[in-house]
Amino acid sequence: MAETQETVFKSVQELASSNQVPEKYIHTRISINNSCPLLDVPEVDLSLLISPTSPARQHELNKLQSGLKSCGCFQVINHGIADSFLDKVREISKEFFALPAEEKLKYARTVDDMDGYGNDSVLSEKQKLDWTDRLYLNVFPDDTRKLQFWPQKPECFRAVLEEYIENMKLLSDSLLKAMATSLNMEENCFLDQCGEHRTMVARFNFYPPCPRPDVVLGVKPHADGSAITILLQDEEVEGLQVLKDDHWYRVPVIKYGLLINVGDQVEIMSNGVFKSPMHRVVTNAERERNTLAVFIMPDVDVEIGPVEKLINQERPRAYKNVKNFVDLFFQSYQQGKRPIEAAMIS
Ligand SMILES: O=C(O)CCC(=O)C(=O)O
Ligand SMILES: [Fe+2]
Repeated sequence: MAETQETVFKSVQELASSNQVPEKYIHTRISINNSCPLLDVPEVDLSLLISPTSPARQHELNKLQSGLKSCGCFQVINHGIADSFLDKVREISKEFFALPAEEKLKYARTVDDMDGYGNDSVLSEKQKLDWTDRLYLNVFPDDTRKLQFWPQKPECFRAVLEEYIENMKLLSDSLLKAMATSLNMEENCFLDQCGEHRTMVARFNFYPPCPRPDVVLGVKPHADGSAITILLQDEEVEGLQVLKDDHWYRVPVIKYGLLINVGDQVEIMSNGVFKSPMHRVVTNAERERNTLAVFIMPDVDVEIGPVEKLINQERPRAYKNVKNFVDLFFQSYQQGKRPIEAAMIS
Protein backbone atom coordinates (compact mmCIF):
# COMPACT_ATOMS: atom_id res chain seq x y z
CA MET A 1 0.00 0.00 0.00
CA ALA A 2 1.25 3.49 -0.79
CA GLU A 3 2.43 5.40 2.23
CA THR A 4 -0.07 8.09 3.07
CA GLN A 5 0.18 11.21 5.16
CA GLU A 6 -2.16 9.61 7.64
CA THR A 7 0.07 6.66 8.31
CA VAL A 8 2.59 9.20 9.63
CA PHE A 9 0.42 12.05 10.94
CA LYS A 10 -2.89 12.19 12.68
CA SER A 11 -5.60 14.26 11.08
CA VAL A 12 -6.26 17.54 12.87
CA GLN A 13 -9.81 16.31 13.38
CA GLU A 14 -8.48 13.40 15.46
CA LEU A 15 -6.21 15.70 17.45
CA ALA A 16 -9.14 17.99 18.14
CA SER A 17 -11.36 15.16 19.32
CA SER A 18 -8.72 14.04 21.80
CA ASN A 19 -8.01 17.64 22.87
CA GLN A 20 -4.35 17.39 21.91
CA VAL A 21 -2.17 20.16 20.53
CA PRO A 22 1.24 18.75 19.61
CA GLU A 23 4.26 21.03 19.80
CA LYS A 24 4.49 21.24 16.01
CA TYR A 25 1.29 23.29 15.87
CA ILE A 26 2.35 25.87 18.43
CA HIS A 27 3.65 29.24 17.28
CA THR A 28 5.80 30.93 19.83
CA ARG A 29 6.92 33.92 17.79
CA ILE A 30 3.65 35.04 16.20
CA SER A 31 1.19 36.95 18.29
CA ILE A 32 -2.30 35.80 17.42
CA ASN A 33 -5.07 38.28 17.98
CA ASN A 34 -8.48 36.85 17.23
CA SER A 35 -10.34 40.07 17.83
CA CYS A 36 -8.57 42.55 15.58
CA PRO A 37 -10.64 45.17 13.69
CA LEU A 38 -12.95 44.25 10.83
CA LEU A 39 -11.61 44.91 7.32
CA ASP A 40 -13.65 47.22 5.16
CA VAL A 41 -13.96 44.93 2.11
CA PRO A 42 -15.90 46.44 -0.80
CA GLU A 43 -18.97 44.53 -1.97
CA VAL A 44 -19.10 44.44 -5.73
CA ASP A 45 -22.34 43.61 -7.54
CA LEU A 46 -21.46 41.31 -10.44
CA SER A 47 -24.74 41.87 -12.27
CA LEU A 48 -23.88 45.58 -12.58
CA LEU A 49 -20.22 44.92 -13.29
CA ILE A 50 -20.92 42.83 -16.39
CA SER A 51 -23.68 44.95 -17.79
CA PRO A 52 -22.07 47.31 -20.35
CA THR A 53 -25.12 49.54 -20.51
CA SER A 54 -25.64 49.96 -16.79
CA PRO A 55 -24.91 53.50 -15.61
CA ALA A 56 -23.89 51.97 -12.28
CA ARG A 57 -21.13 49.87 -13.87
CA GLN A 58 -18.38 52.45 -13.46
CA HIS A 59 -19.16 52.74 -9.77
CA GLU A 60 -18.73 48.95 -9.35
CA LEU A 61 -15.48 49.03 -11.35
CA ASN A 62 -14.18 51.78 -9.08
CA LYS A 63 -15.07 49.75 -5.98
CA LEU A 64 -13.35 46.69 -7.39
CA GLN A 65 -10.24 48.68 -8.23
CA SER A 66 -10.05 50.40 -4.88
CA GLY A 67 -10.58 47.10 -3.05
CA LEU A 68 -7.76 45.48 -4.97
CA LYS A 69 -5.42 48.39 -4.46
CA SER A 70 -6.14 48.91 -0.79
CA CYS A 71 -6.46 45.38 0.58
CA GLY A 72 -6.13 42.98 -2.37
CA CYS A 73 -9.64 41.64 -2.07
CA PHE A 74 -13.34 42.29 -2.53
CA GLN A 75 -16.60 40.41 -2.03
CA VAL A 76 -18.78 39.55 -5.03
CA ILE A 77 -22.51 39.66 -4.54
CA ASN A 78 -25.34 39.11 -7.05
CA HIS A 79 -23.04 36.67 -8.81
CA GLY A 80 -25.90 34.63 -10.26
CA ILE A 81 -25.10 31.44 -8.33
CA ALA A 82 -28.22 30.40 -6.40
CA ASP A 83 -28.06 30.53 -2.60
CA SER A 84 -29.53 27.03 -2.48
CA PHE A 85 -26.70 25.75 -4.67
CA LEU A 86 -24.05 27.35 -2.41
CA ASP A 87 -25.78 25.59 0.51
CA LYS A 88 -25.31 22.30 -1.37
CA VAL A 89 -21.63 23.01 -1.98
CA ARG A 90 -21.15 23.66 1.73
CA GLU A 91 -23.09 20.53 2.53
CA ILE A 92 -20.95 18.14 0.44
CA SER A 93 -17.88 19.49 2.17
CA LYS A 94 -19.33 19.06 5.65
CA GLU A 95 -20.59 15.59 4.81
CA PHE A 96 -17.22 14.51 3.49
CA PHE A 97 -15.27 15.63 6.57
CA ALA A 98 -17.91 14.05 8.82
CA LEU A 99 -17.33 10.58 7.29
CA PRO A 100 -15.52 7.99 9.42
CA ALA A 101 -11.71 8.20 9.18
CA GLU A 102 -11.39 4.94 7.25
CA GLU A 103 -13.74 6.21 4.52
CA LYS A 104 -11.83 9.49 4.15
CA LEU A 105 -8.52 7.65 4.08
CA LYS A 106 -9.58 6.01 0.81
CA TYR A 107 -8.79 9.40 -0.70
CA ALA A 108 -5.66 10.12 1.31
CA ARG A 109 -2.90 12.01 -0.39
CA THR A 110 0.21 9.99 -0.98
CA VAL A 111 3.57 11.52 -0.07
CA ASP A 112 4.43 12.54 -3.61
CA ASP A 113 1.02 13.86 -4.65
CA MET A 114 -0.77 17.17 -4.16
CA ASP A 115 -4.25 15.77 -4.75
CA GLY A 116 -6.25 14.08 -2.03
CA TYR A 117 -7.25 14.27 1.62
CA GLY A 118 -4.65 15.13 4.23
CA ASN A 119 -2.96 17.88 6.17
CA ASP A 120 0.24 19.88 5.75
CA SER A 121 3.07 18.39 3.73
CA VAL A 122 6.05 18.34 6.04
CA LEU A 123 9.12 19.67 4.30
CA SER A 124 11.31 20.56 7.24
CA GLU A 125 11.78 19.71 10.90
CA LYS A 126 11.23 23.29 12.04
CA GLN A 127 8.01 23.81 10.09
CA LYS A 128 4.94 24.75 12.10
CA LEU A 129 1.80 22.93 11.05
CA ASP A 130 -1.61 24.35 10.16
CA TRP A 131 -4.66 23.38 12.21
CA THR A 132 -6.64 22.16 9.23
CA ASP A 133 -7.51 19.07 7.23
CA ARG A 134 -7.91 19.52 3.50
CA LEU A 135 -9.19 17.88 0.41
CA TYR A 136 -7.20 19.15 -2.55
CA LEU A 137 -8.41 18.40 -6.07
CA ASN A 138 -7.24 19.49 -9.50
CA VAL A 139 -10.50 20.23 -11.25
CA PHE A 140 -9.70 21.83 -14.62
CA PRO A 141 -8.69 21.13 -17.39
CA ASP A 142 -10.32 17.72 -17.28
CA ASP A 143 -7.07 15.88 -17.99
CA THR A 144 -5.59 17.18 -14.72
CA ARG A 145 -8.29 15.45 -12.68
CA LYS A 146 -7.24 12.51 -10.57
CA LEU A 147 -10.60 10.93 -10.02
CA GLN A 148 -9.29 8.36 -7.57
CA PHE A 149 -9.19 11.21 -5.03
CA TRP A 150 -12.74 12.44 -5.72
CA PRO A 151 -14.99 11.23 -2.90
CA GLN A 152 -17.76 8.77 -3.78
CA LYS A 153 -19.55 9.84 -0.62
CA PRO A 154 -21.67 11.86 -0.36
CA GLU A 155 -23.00 10.47 -3.63
CA CYS A 156 -23.67 13.84 -5.19
CA PHE A 157 -20.15 15.11 -4.42
CA ARG A 158 -18.83 14.88 -7.96
CA ALA A 159 -21.89 16.34 -9.68
CA VAL A 160 -22.07 19.28 -7.27
CA LEU A 161 -18.35 20.02 -7.59
CA GLU A 162 -18.51 19.87 -11.38
CA GLU A 163 -21.39 22.31 -11.45
CA TYR A 164 -19.57 24.61 -9.04
CA ILE A 165 -16.48 24.54 -11.24
CA GLU A 166 -18.52 25.52 -14.30
CA ASN A 167 -19.73 28.50 -12.31
CA MET A 168 -16.20 29.36 -11.22
CA LYS A 169 -15.00 29.33 -14.85
CA LEU A 170 -17.61 31.85 -15.89
CA LEU A 171 -17.08 33.95 -12.79
CA SER A 172 -13.30 34.04 -13.19
CA ASP A 173 -13.66 35.12 -16.84
CA SER A 174 -15.90 38.00 -15.82
CA LEU A 175 -13.68 39.03 -12.93
CA LEU A 176 -10.40 38.94 -14.85
CA LYS A 177 -12.01 41.08 -17.56
CA ALA A 178 -13.44 43.52 -15.03
CA MET A 179 -10.10 43.80 -13.26
CA ALA A 180 -8.43 44.80 -16.54
CA THR A 181 -11.25 47.17 -17.46
CA SER A 182 -11.03 48.86 -14.07
CA LEU A 183 -7.47 49.89 -15.00
CA ASN A 184 -8.58 51.12 -18.46
CA MET A 185 -6.77 48.22 -20.04
CA GLU A 186 -7.93 45.99 -22.88
CA GLU A 187 -10.39 43.66 -21.17
CA ASN A 188 -8.66 40.42 -22.16
CA CYS A 189 -5.16 41.38 -21.10
CA PHE A 190 -5.17 39.29 -17.90
CA LEU A 191 -7.48 36.57 -19.18
CA ASP A 192 -5.39 35.94 -22.31
CA GLN A 193 -2.28 35.52 -20.20
CA CYS A 194 -4.03 32.76 -18.29
CA GLY A 195 -4.43 30.90 -21.59
CA GLU A 196 -7.12 28.56 -22.84
CA HIS A 197 -6.03 25.81 -20.50
CA ARG A 198 -5.84 27.79 -17.34
CA THR A 199 -5.79 25.44 -14.41
CA MET A 200 -8.18 25.36 -11.52
CA VAL A 201 -7.70 23.70 -8.16
CA ALA A 202 -10.35 23.25 -5.48
CA ARG A 203 -9.26 23.08 -1.87
CA PHE A 204 -11.83 22.14 0.75
CA ASN A 205 -10.57 23.37 4.11
CA PHE A 206 -11.88 21.96 7.37
CA TYR A 207 -10.85 23.67 10.61
CA PRO A 208 -11.86 21.74 13.73
CA PRO A 209 -12.26 23.71 16.98
CA CYS A 210 -8.84 24.21 18.56
CA PRO A 211 -8.14 24.09 22.31
CA ARG A 212 -5.35 26.72 21.97
CA PRO A 213 -6.47 29.47 19.55
CA ASP A 214 -4.01 31.84 21.25
CA VAL A 215 -0.98 29.97 19.84
CA VAL A 216 -2.26 27.89 16.91
CA LEU A 217 -3.10 29.03 13.37
CA GLY A 218 -5.56 27.47 10.92
CA VAL A 219 -3.28 28.57 8.08
CA LYS A 220 -0.03 30.40 8.59
CA PRO A 221 0.55 33.77 6.90
CA HIS A 222 0.89 33.43 3.13
CA ALA A 223 -0.09 35.00 -0.15
CA ASP A 224 -1.74 32.80 -2.80
CA GLY A 225 0.31 31.68 -5.80
CA SER A 226 -2.78 31.82 -8.03
CA ALA A 227 -3.87 34.50 -10.51
CA ILE A 228 -6.97 34.98 -8.38
CA THR A 229 -8.61 32.95 -5.63
CA ILE A 230 -12.36 32.60 -5.14
CA LEU A 231 -13.24 31.71 -1.57
CA LEU A 232 -16.56 30.41 -0.35
CA GLN A 233 -16.29 31.18 3.34
CA ASP A 234 -18.05 29.38 6.13
CA GLU A 235 -21.59 30.73 6.30
CA GLU A 236 -21.20 31.89 9.90
CA VAL A 237 -17.79 31.32 11.41
CA GLU A 238 -15.09 33.93 10.78
CA GLY A 239 -11.41 33.07 10.78
CA LEU A 240 -9.71 34.69 7.80
CA GLN A 241 -7.50 37.72 8.44
CA VAL A 242 -5.75 39.98 5.94
CA LEU A 243 -2.61 42.01 6.55
CA LYS A 244 -2.98 45.66 5.66
CA ASP A 245 -0.42 48.35 6.53
CA ASP A 246 1.29 45.85 8.85
CA HIS A 247 -1.86 45.14 10.85
CA TRP A 248 -4.17 42.14 10.77
CA TYR A 249 -7.86 42.67 10.03
CA ARG A 250 -10.76 40.21 10.19
CA VAL A 251 -12.55 39.50 6.93
CA PRO A 252 -16.31 39.74 7.39
CA VAL A 253 -18.58 36.84 6.42
CA ILE A 254 -21.27 37.47 3.83
CA LYS A 255 -23.35 34.33 3.82
CA TYR A 256 -23.86 34.05 0.06
CA GLY A 257 -21.04 36.29 -1.10
CA LEU A 258 -17.76 35.07 -2.56
CA LEU A 259 -14.47 36.56 -1.47
CA ILE A 260 -12.05 37.28 -4.30
CA ASN A 261 -8.40 37.90 -3.65
CA VAL A 262 -5.55 38.73 -5.96
CA GLY A 263 -2.88 36.07 -6.15
CA ASP A 264 0.81 36.54 -6.89
CA GLN A 265 0.33 36.01 -10.62
CA VAL A 266 -2.08 38.92 -11.07
CA GLU A 267 0.27 41.01 -8.95
CA ILE A 268 2.96 40.16 -11.53
CA MET A 269 0.67 40.74 -14.56
CA SER A 270 -0.46 44.09 -13.18
CA ASN A 271 3.16 45.10 -12.51
CA GLY A 272 2.29 45.47 -8.83
CA VAL A 273 -0.72 47.79 -9.25
CA PHE A 274 -2.78 45.06 -7.63
CA LYS A 275 -1.14 43.46 -4.61
CA SER A 276 -1.52 39.86 -3.58
CA PRO A 277 -2.42 40.21 0.11
CA MET A 278 -0.79 38.31 2.95
CA HIS A 279 -3.49 36.47 4.83
CA ARG A 280 -3.84 33.85 7.55
CA VAL A 281 -6.55 31.86 9.28
CA VAL A 282 -7.04 31.91 13.04
CA THR A 283 -8.72 29.16 15.03
CA ASN A 284 -11.36 29.20 17.74
CA ALA A 285 -12.18 26.83 20.58
CA GLU A 286 -15.90 26.49 19.97
CA ARG A 287 -16.90 25.94 16.39
CA GLU A 288 -15.63 24.14 13.34
CA ARG A 289 -15.18 26.13 10.14
CA ASN A 290 -15.51 24.95 6.53
CA THR A 291 -14.32 26.89 3.50
CA LEU A 292 -13.73 26.14 -0.16
CA ALA A 293 -10.96 27.93 -2.04
CA VAL A 294 -10.80 27.73 -5.82
CA PHE A 295 -7.46 28.83 -7.22
CA ILE A 296 -7.49 30.12 -10.79
CA MET A 297 -4.06 29.73 -12.37
CA PRO A 298 -2.52 30.37 -15.77
CA ASP A 299 -1.82 27.48 -18.12
CA VAL A 300 1.35 25.83 -16.81
CA ASP A 301 2.94 26.11 -20.27
CA VAL A 302 2.32 29.82 -20.68
CA GLU A 303 4.82 32.45 -19.63
CA ILE A 304 3.24 35.37 -17.81
CA GLY A 305 4.63 38.81 -17.05
CA PRO A 306 3.72 42.45 -16.47
CA VAL A 307 1.35 43.89 -19.11
CA GLU A 308 3.33 46.35 -21.27
CA LYS A 309 0.85 49.17 -20.75
CA LEU A 310 1.36 49.03 -17.01
CA ILE A 311 5.10 49.53 -17.33
CA ASN A 312 6.14 53.17 -17.50
CA GLN A 313 8.57 55.68 -16.08
CA GLU A 314 6.76 56.08 -12.79
CA ARG A 315 6.23 52.34 -12.52
CA PRO A 316 9.19 50.52 -14.09
CA ARG A 317 8.96 46.79 -14.71
CA ALA A 318 9.05 45.22 -11.23
CA TYR A 319 8.81 41.50 -12.09
CA LYS A 320 10.45 39.03 -14.43
CA ASN A 321 8.38 36.83 -16.72
CA VAL A 322 7.63 33.47 -15.11
CA LYS A 323 6.20 30.12 -16.14
CA ASN A 324 4.53 27.48 -13.99
CA PHE A 325 4.82 29.75 -10.96
CA VAL A 326 2.99 27.50 -8.54
CA ASP A 327 5.21 24.50 -9.12
CA LEU A 328 8.37 26.53 -9.21
CA PHE A 329 7.74 28.30 -5.96
CA PHE A 330 5.59 25.92 -3.93
CA GLN A 331 8.44 24.99 -1.61
CA SER A 332 9.05 28.54 -0.46
CA TYR A 333 5.57 28.72 1.10
CA GLN A 334 6.28 25.92 3.55
CA GLN A 335 9.62 27.53 4.34
CA GLY A 336 7.79 30.74 5.23
CA LYS A 337 9.19 32.75 2.30
CA ARG A 338 7.12 34.76 -0.15
CA PRO A 339 7.31 32.98 -3.51
CA ILE A 340 6.81 36.23 -5.40
CA GLU A 341 10.19 37.46 -4.18
CA ALA A 342 11.76 35.06 -6.66
CA ALA A 343 10.03 36.91 -9.51
CA MET A 344 10.89 40.43 -8.36
CA ILE A 345 13.48 42.50 -10.15
CA SER A 346 15.63 43.82 -7.37
O1 LIG B 1 -10.05 29.17 4.73
C1 LIG B 1 -9.80 30.36 4.54
O2 LIG B 1 -10.48 31.27 5.02
C2 LIG B 1 -8.65 30.76 3.66
C3 LIG B 1 -7.84 29.62 3.17
C4 LIG B 1 -6.65 30.06 2.37
O3 LIG B 1 -6.11 31.12 2.54
C5 LIG B 1 -6.13 29.17 1.33
O4 LIG B 1 -6.65 28.02 1.20
O5 LIG B 1 -5.20 29.59 0.62
FE1 LIG C 1 -4.79 31.61 0.86
